[in-house]
Amino acid sequence: MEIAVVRLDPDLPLPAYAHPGDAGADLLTTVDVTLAPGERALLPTGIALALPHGYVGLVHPRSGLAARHGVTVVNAPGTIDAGYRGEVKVLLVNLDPSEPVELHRGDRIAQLVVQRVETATFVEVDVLPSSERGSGGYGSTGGFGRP
Ligand SMILES: O=c1ccn([C@H]2C[C@H](O)[C@@H](COP(=O)(O)OP(=O)(O)OP(=O)(O)O)O2)c(=O)[nH]1
Ligand SMILES: [Mg+2]
Repeated sequence: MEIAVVRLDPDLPLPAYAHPGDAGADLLTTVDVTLAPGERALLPTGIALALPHGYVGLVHPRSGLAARHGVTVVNAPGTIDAGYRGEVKVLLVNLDPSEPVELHRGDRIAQLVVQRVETATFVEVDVLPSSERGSGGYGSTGGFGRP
C-alpha cells in the first residue's frame, strides 16, 4: 500500500523498512538531544502522513535502544490517527537509572507499524453474554507457571 508523506525536513530520508517484510519502518529524530536518567522528550520526526481511512500508525519502541540504553516510548505504542496531518512525534524516555543517552539528528529512534483498524459501534446492553474467562483477570490464571 502507498501512504502519502510530506517531508517537513527535506534533508532527512523518508521512513524506511530495514529489511523486506519488516513490520516497522524506522522513524528518525530531526534534532540532537541528551536524555538524563528518567528524562523524557517529545521528538520531531520531520514527517507528516495521510494514512488511509481504516488504518492506524503505531509508534513502537526499538528493541535495540531499549536493551542497550533503556530508552523506550512513554505512550507505547503511540497512536497516529488516520486523520492526523501534523508532524509525527515520538515521546521517548530514558529509563536507565544512571546513564544519560545522546541522540543525534538522523538517528532511528522508533518504528512506525501501519495496521488496519476497525471502527466499532458501541451498543449498550443490560447484560453481557457469558464467557469462560468471565471477569477473571490480573493474574487470575496464576504467575510464571513454575511449581
Ligand atoms: O506518539 C504519538 C502519539 C500521537 N501523535 C499524534 C497523532 C495522533 O493522531 C495525535 C493524537 O494522539 P492521541 O490520540 O494519542 O493523544 P490525545 O492525548 O488523545 O490527544 P487528542 O486529544 O489530540 O486526540 O497526536 C504523535 O504524533 N505521536
Ligand atoms: Mg486522542
